[in-house]
Amino acid sequence: MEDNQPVAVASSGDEINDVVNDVKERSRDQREALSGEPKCVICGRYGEYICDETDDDICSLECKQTLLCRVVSDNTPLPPERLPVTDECIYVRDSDDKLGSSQSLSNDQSEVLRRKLEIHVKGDVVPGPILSFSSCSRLPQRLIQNIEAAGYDMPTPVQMQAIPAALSGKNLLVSADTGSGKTASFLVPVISRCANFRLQHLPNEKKKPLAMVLTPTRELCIQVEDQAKLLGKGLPFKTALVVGGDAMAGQIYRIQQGVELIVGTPGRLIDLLTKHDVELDDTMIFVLDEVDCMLQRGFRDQVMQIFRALPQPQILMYSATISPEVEKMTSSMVKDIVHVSVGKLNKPNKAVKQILIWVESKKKKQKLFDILMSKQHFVPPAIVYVGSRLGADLLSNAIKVTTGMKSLSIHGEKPMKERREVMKSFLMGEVPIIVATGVLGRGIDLLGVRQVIVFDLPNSIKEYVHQIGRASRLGEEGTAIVLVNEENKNLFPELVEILKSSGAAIPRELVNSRYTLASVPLRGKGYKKRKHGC
Ligand SMILES: Nc1ncnc2c1ncn2[C@@H]1O[C@H](COP(=O)(O)OP(=O)(O)OP(=O)(O)O)[C@@H](O)[C@H]1O
Repeated sequence: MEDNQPVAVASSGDEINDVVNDVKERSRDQREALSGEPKCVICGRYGEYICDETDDDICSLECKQTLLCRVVSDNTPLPPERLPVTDECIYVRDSDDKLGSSQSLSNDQSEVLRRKLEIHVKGDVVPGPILSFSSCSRLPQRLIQNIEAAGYDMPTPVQMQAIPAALSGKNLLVSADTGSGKTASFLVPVISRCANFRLQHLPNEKKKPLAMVLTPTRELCIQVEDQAKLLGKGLPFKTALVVGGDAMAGQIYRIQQGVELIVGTPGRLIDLLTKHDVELDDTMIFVLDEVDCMLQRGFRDQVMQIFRALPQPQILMYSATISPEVEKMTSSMVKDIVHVSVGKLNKPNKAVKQILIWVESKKKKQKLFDILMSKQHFVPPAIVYVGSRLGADLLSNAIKVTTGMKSLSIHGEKPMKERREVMKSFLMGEVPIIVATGVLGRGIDLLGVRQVIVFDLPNSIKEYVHQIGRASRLGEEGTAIVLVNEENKNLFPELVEILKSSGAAIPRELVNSRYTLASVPLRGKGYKKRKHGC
C-alpha cells in the first residue's frame, strides 16, 4: 500500500517503520474526509492511501483487503466452492446511503459462508448470515456502539446467523459450541427489538416487560443480566433480575417501575406470577437459555406454565447440547421453528483438550492434590467439578489443608450473597481454585479459566460437554483433566464416542472395560488403538 502522504521521502529505516506503523488498520480508525479530500472507495472515509494494486483511494488496510477481494470476485467468476470466502474476505458493506437499508450477501455467498463456518439452517426462509454487526439495519446505533465498546469486532458464527434470523421474527432453536457467543446472539436482537419498540411507542401507561430470558441457575441469570445491561446502555432498555435468594420485594418494585427485560430462574418467576401482579401481556420475546436443561423434568412444568402466561411471543431457544427429544418438544411448543446449528451437534468444544486419567475412587483425592501441586499440570485459575454439595465443601477444605492453596466451594445450598462473593473472589483472581457442583457447569463465562478438573463425572454426557466447555471461550485452548473409574460405567459408551470423535487418548481400562465393549463396536471399522492417556 502506498500512502497519499509522501512516504518515499522518509530517509532512514526507522522513519519508514514509523510511517508504516502509522498506517490505519481499520476503517473505523480513519477520520471522515473533508471537502475536496480523496475518499475511500470502500467506506467513504478519508482516502489517505492509494492501493498499490488498483490505484484506488482507500482509508485503511481493512478496506484495501475488502477492495482486493471485490476485485477478485468481480473479475474472476469462480465456482461457488472457490469463492474467496475467508473471514477476512467477505465484506458486507454498510448501506451506501447510510439510511438504513443494509447490503447483504447474495444467496450463493450466504451458502458458501455457511458451508465454510459449518452453519446449518433448517426450516423456513431465513435471512443470510451477517459479517458485521453494523450491516444489520435494524440495530439501533447506540447498540452497535455498545457492541464495539464490549470489544466485539466481528460477530461469531452463531451470531452471524442467529441475529438476523431472530431480528426477522423467526422462532429459533439454536445450538453451538460452549463459549461461542450464544448469549449475545440472543441479547442483541432482544435489546434491539425492545429499544426500537419503546422508541416508537411512547407509553402513556405503565411500562410492562417486553422480553423474558429464563436460565437454570442464579449465576447464569446474573451473568446474562450483566451482559444485557452492558449492551443496552444508553437505550430505553431496563432489566430486572428475578432469582431466588434475593429479596422478592426489591425485584417486584423494580419490575413495577417499568423494565423491558426480565432475566430469571423459573421457580422465582412462578412465585412472582402466582403471588403477585406481574403483567406479562406485552411480552413479545421469550428466551430459553440452556433449553435442554429447561425442558427436563423438574423445570419443564414451570417453564410451560410461564410460557402459557405469555401472549404468543417469539421464542428463542439455545444450548450447546440439543437432543432429538428436545427438538420434538420445542416443535410442539411453537410452529415454524427454524433450527440453526453451528459445528457438530452435542460435541465438546474442539479447543478443549481432554485428558482422562483412570484412577480408583479411594485414590482420587491424592491424584487431584498431585495435579494441583504440579507446576507442570496445574493451570490456575481452575474449576474442580464434584457430584455433591457436601463433596464440594469437603474437597475444598481438603485442598486448602493439603496444598496450602486458597480454595472455595460453590453449590446450590449456599446463600446467594455467599455465592456472589465466591464468584467475585474467583473472578478477581484472589482464589485459584473453585470446587463446584453442576450449578457452575452451564453457561457461566469464566474468563481466564483454561483448566477444568472433572473430579466426579456428572450424570450425563451433555453435562460433561458443558462442564469441560468452561475451559475455553471463543476457541481459546484449554484443558479438561477428567478422573474416571468403574463407578462411571453408565457413561462409558457415550464417553468413548465423545473421546474418539475429539481425537483424545482413551485410557486402556476404559477401552477394555466390559461396559464399553458391550455397547461400542470399538474393534470395528475405523477403530484406531491409542496410547494410554496421561
Ligand atoms: N463477537 C464477539 N467478539 C468477541 N467476544 C465475544 C463476541 N461474542 C461473545 N464474546 C465473548 O465470548 C465469551 C463467550 O460467550 P458466551 O458466554 O456467550 O458463550 P456461550 O456460547 O453462551 O457459551 P456457553 O454454552 O458456555 O454458555 C464471552 O466472554 C463473551 O463476552
